[in-house]
Amino acid sequence: MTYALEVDGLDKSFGAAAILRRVAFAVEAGSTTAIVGPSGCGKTTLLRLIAGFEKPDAGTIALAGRVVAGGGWTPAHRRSVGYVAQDGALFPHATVGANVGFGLPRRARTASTIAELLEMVSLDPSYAARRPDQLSGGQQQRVALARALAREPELMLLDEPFSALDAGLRTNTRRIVADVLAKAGITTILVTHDQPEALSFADRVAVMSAGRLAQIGTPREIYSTPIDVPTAQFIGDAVVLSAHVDGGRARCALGDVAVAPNGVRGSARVMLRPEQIEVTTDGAGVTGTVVDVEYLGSEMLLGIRLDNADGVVTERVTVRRFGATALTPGDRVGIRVLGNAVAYEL
Ligand SMILES: Nc1ncnc2c1ncn2[C@@H]1O[C@H](COP(=O)(O)OP(=O)(O)OP(=O)(O)O)[C@@H](O)[C@H]1O
Repeated sequence: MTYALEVDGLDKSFGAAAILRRVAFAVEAGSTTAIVGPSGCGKTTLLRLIAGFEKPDAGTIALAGRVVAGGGWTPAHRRSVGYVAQDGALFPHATVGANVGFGLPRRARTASTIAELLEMVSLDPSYAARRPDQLSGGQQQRVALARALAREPELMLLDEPFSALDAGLRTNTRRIVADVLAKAGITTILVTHDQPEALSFADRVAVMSAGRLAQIGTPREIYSTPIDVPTAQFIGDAVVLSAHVDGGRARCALGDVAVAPNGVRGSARVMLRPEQIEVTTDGAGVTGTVVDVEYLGSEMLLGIRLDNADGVVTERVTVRRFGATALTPGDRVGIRVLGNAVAYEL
C-alpha cells in the first residue's frame, strides 16, 4: 500500500538536545491524524520536518511513496503540503484576498478563485477586501486555511490552529475546518494540546512523549487501552491502583475487577476511566467515604476514600457523576466497576 505519508527512523537534534528519536509511522490517504503530547515533546518539530522547513539528522520521510527527505531532498515549496500555524501567520498589511492569493500561482490569482476559496472556508467573499485585523481570530484561521488550500496540497499540516480561540469559536472553527478538509479528501495531520479535540477530530491519534512516538491508534484504542500509565493519564482522567493480577482478574482497592487480556500477571497497576466506576448508595460492593465534591456544571467529580480490607493502605479514587447529586463529604457509598480495567507491569 502506498501511504500519503511515511516517516521512518526519524531523528532530529538541536545542538546537544535530541528532540526526535526514531520516530516512525504511516498515514493513509484521506485520513486525519492528531498528534498529542506534552509541551516540548517535539510535535512542531515533527511537522516542520514533514513540511520541509527542517532537515532530519537520520531517517526518511516519503510523501505518496516518494522520498522527500533522507536519501534525497525535496524543498518545502516542491512538496504538496499545506501548513497552518497556531497564529495563522497572515501578512498583516495585505488584504485577506491578497493573503489567499499568495497561495495561488500568479495566473490563477483571480477574484473569482479567491472568492471560491473563501466560500470553501465559510467566509463571505466580501471579506477579501478587509485586512486580517478586521477579522475575528476564528475568521483569520479560516483565511490561513484558505491560503493553504489554494496550493491544492495532498497533505495538510495543522499546528494547533485553534488554540488561540475561545471555547465556542474553537468548536465551530474546528467543525468548519474538519468539514472542508474531509470534503476535499485532503490527508490531515493536526497537532493539538487538547485531548478531547484529538479524540473527536481524528481517525487516528498519535501520542508523543519526550521525542518518541509512544502509541498510535484509533481514538477508542488510545483512550480504552493506552500503552502505559503516563499515556493513560495524558489522554484523559485515569484511576490508577496497585493490584495483583491473576486469571483475568485484578484484586485491588476496588475489589475483584476484570482486566482486559494483555499478558500482565502478578503485582501490577490497573487503570480505569472515572466513568467506569459507579457510585451506589445501597451499600453493595466495596465501600468508602466521600471526601470531596467538585461541581463542574453538567458533571461532578467525587473524591472517595475507599475502606480497605487490610487496614493498612488507603486508596482514594475520583469518580465522575453526571447530573446533580445530593452526595456531600462524609457520606458513605458503595462502588461498582463497569467493564475491564487495563493492567500494567510495575
Ligand atoms: N530551531 C530550534 N533550535 C533549538 N531548539 C529548538 C528549535 N526548535 C525547537 N527547539 C526545541 O525543541 C524542543 C521541542 O520543541 P517543539 O516545538 O517541537 O515541541 P512541541 O511538542 O511542539 O511543544 P509545544 O506543545 O509547547 O508547542 C523544545 O525544547 C524546543 O525548545
